[in-house]
Amino acid sequence: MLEMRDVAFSYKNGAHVLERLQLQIHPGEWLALCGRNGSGKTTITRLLMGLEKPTRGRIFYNGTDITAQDPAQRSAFLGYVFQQPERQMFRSTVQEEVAYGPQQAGLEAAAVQAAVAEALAATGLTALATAYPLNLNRSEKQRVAIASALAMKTKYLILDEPTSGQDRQATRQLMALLQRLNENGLTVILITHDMDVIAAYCSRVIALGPGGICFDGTPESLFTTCEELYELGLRRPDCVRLSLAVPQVGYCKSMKEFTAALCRYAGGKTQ
Ligand SMILES: Nc1ncnc2c1ncn2[C@@H]1O[C@H](COP(=O)(O)OP(=O)(O)OP(=O)(O)O)[C@@H](O)[C@H]1O
Repeated sequence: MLEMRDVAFSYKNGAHVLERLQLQIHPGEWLALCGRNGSGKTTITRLLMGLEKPTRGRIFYNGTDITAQDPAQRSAFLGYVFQQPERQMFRSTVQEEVAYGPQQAGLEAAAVQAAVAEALAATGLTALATAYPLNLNRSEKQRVAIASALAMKTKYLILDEPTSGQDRQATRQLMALLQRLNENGLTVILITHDMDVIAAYCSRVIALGPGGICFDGTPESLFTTCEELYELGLRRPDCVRLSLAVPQVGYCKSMKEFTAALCRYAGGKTQ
């Protein structure tokens, strides 16, 4: 379990961002972190990564205090995909890029090779092993960053706005990959403004507001019971709005689910 206990944080310029934050992220969860711009989502993930240190409070991994650990130490269990993944790439081929972490961790050459081959296969990048990372499109770069984390046998993966600016097909492919990894035990943490993705894929959502965590629960509960939804800068996805408008179909987490439920309700059948 990844845990923030009583964490407060201010930037050096005095910007006070977090106060007494309590957060537990359990293995196997698929968590969305959302909220208005400036609500502190990136700051929380930078604290988890070790890129910033809390002004007060502690951070734990499986009961061990990791507050003093630097990002390299935490990369043994925590991976990160930047919003612009090219910013985390600096080697000349995909396989060298993915090998960097295991090499830094001191693995022997054969073990590095095996970890890289497994990570590339898991992310569908085997055919791009010798490509120059910066020549790839954004989806492929995201997969390189994911592969780099997988090669480290990461347990938790944080992705910062991975679907912003992506078309529907790229989003669907990325989510299918994350779904597979999540089913195999990877804990996924998405920073996102994408309500459709939250509804369709996440098991838990945390919404940040001016006072810190304003909502912590399931997407269904967020979209159907949270009275502050719009004040938090969030909205109901179309599938939820439509399913609430036709109460007989029940809550639907995607348009596909809504269409199928509507067909059943109307006495039709799905394709
Ligand atoms: N390096 C920094 N120095 C000073 N203040 C910062 C810095 N980074 C962020 N902040 C401030 O901290 C607050 C939280 O920012 P943060 O980036 O964590 O929010 P966010 O929810 O991730 O926003 P966004 O959705 O725009 O990415 C904001 O008021 C922001 O201006």
